[in-house]
Amino acid sequence: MFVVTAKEMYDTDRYAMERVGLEGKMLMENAGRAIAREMEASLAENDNIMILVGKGNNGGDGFVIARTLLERGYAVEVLQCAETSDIRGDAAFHREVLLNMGYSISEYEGQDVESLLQDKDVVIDALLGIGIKGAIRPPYDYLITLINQYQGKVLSVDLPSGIPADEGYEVHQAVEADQTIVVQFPKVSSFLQHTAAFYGDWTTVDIGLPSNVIQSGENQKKVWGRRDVVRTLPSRSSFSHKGTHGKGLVIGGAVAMPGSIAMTSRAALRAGAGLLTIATVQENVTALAANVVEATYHTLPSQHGHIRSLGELDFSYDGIAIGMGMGRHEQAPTIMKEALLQTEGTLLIDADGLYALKQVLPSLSDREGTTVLTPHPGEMAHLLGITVPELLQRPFSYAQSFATEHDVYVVLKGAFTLITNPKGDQWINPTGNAGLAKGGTGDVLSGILLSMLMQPQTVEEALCNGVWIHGYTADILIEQKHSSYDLLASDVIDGLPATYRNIFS
Ligand SMILES: NC(=O)C1=CN([C@@H]2O[C@H](COP(=O)(O)OP(=O)(O)OC[C@H]3O[C@@H](n4cnc5c(N)ncnc54)[C@H](OP(=O)(O)O)[C@@H]3O)[C@@H](O)[C@H]2O)[C@@H](O)CC1
Ligand SMILES: Nc1ncnc2c1ncn2[C@@H]1O[C@H](COP(=O)(O)OP(=O)(O)O)[C@@H](O)[C@H]1O
Ligand SMILES: [K+]
Repeated sequence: MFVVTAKEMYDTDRYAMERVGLEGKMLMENAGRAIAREMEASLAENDNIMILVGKGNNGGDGFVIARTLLERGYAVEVLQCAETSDIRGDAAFHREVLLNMGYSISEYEGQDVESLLQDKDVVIDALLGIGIKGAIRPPYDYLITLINQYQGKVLSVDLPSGIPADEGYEVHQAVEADQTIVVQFPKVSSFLQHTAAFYGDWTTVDIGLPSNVIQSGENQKKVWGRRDVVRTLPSRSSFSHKGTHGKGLVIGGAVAMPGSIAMTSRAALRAGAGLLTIATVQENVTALAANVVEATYHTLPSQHGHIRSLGELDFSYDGIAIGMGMGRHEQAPTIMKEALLQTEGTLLIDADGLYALKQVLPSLSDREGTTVLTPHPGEMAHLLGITVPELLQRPFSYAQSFATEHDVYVVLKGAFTLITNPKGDQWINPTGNAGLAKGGTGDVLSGILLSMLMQPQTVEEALCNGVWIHGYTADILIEQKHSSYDLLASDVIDGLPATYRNIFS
């Protein structure tokens, strides 16, 4: 499923009208009817419905929705919140159709809307869509305040009014919808931390727009779904052997942090790695060996309880993950530089490794092999030299510019983890829940990703599948066994068998 900006949506609209021959009136008819049909699932037969219609095409959709619901027998009052003379084009056309069918439209002229809403069960918000610009002006500011005070159900058309489609905007005022029915493609703002909640539950409706424009655009943004996982996750050959399933190396840990590489390693093995070696400080090996019995060990020279150097480590592995629990000490950048320059295969850098990387960033350009970075927002902001709030305003752009500039894959973790390839294409992961907001879940993700990177799939597929599996496992655990309070990172490792059985069943 494509995810779009306002510009991509308008370009698609223009292409559909000018090149394909689908008229704007027809698209608006499709949108309004499809949205009305979708809304019916949330409506009761006797609901009193108020639809608030704005001056643009979002309002135009509103006129079609009103007509469709009225024809199906619902009690709908239409409040037009703009001067009739300001309503133009397709919206004006559908306003006329509504009137020609014998229905009436009330105009907002400063009347007491709060009282009008009192006997309503549902408010449909068709005030503003993707055309919003700047701070909300009257009367929409007042109407949005009233909608947010209203106790009944609020259903928004395309976007909750006041929320822009794109990233990079501060939101001062917007409708807090219970549900949003999105026209054709989800918009970027439905995945941003500061705007996602305004949408409530959202679903998309197909209005017949072509995807050519988006497909031929420079960069694409897509949601990675279950169907993609089932399509791309490699099944195993009966004649495979442990070497076929990847020989991986995990470098990290310190005396004070033995748990993280234990979790990364156990997760990698559970996720399917054929062979796994752990390279860590000598002090930790005995304890780790009791925990991860399937792995082999390589002891690294240590100093003050952390890795001093990579010593004589052999780098001939299919995949290497470095950084988990490594600590932020003064040898770390030298170790990272050595890993960047000596390893030829796929290198995944996580956690403390990302802090070390920041100090040797230019070495990335001397690397031959594939590099994957898995930062959480704090680590990504540090790499970029910006603040976390700045990053979260524009995660898509920042991840994209970093990935393309440094020729790396970036897995920017969060409620909607964003995967970006070195060309700048992006995938959004929809799985996962707040139970994962707990120490160690990132280490588990690194292990799953290391394993995925060693299986026969593209790097993009490996990363998207790994992130999806990690989140989906947490979702199943929350649904069936745990809660978002008690879930532990190690539960996610133990939950992997059920996920695999489910995917391959
Ligand atoms: N493929 C498609 O794209 C399809 C799109 N469709 C639908 O069309 C919607 C997009 O329609 P749109 O372009 O008319 O924009 P929309 O948001 O309804 O209104 C903009 C108006 O609002 C005003 N306004 C702006 N900012 C404001 C502010 N801060 N405070 C107050 N007012 C503000 C601004 O007024 P002005 O600045 O001109 O005075 C402008 O006139 C889209 O979301 C979807 O629902 C479907 O029907 C079919 C296919
Ligand atoms: N609210 C949330 N919803 C979904 N996933 C989440 C949420 N919070 C955290 N996660 C996921 O949990 C993991 C946390 O990783 P990270 O912050 O590196 O943890 P740690 O460093 O403790 O191992 C990431 O995969 C992230 O996407
Ligand atoms: K709206």
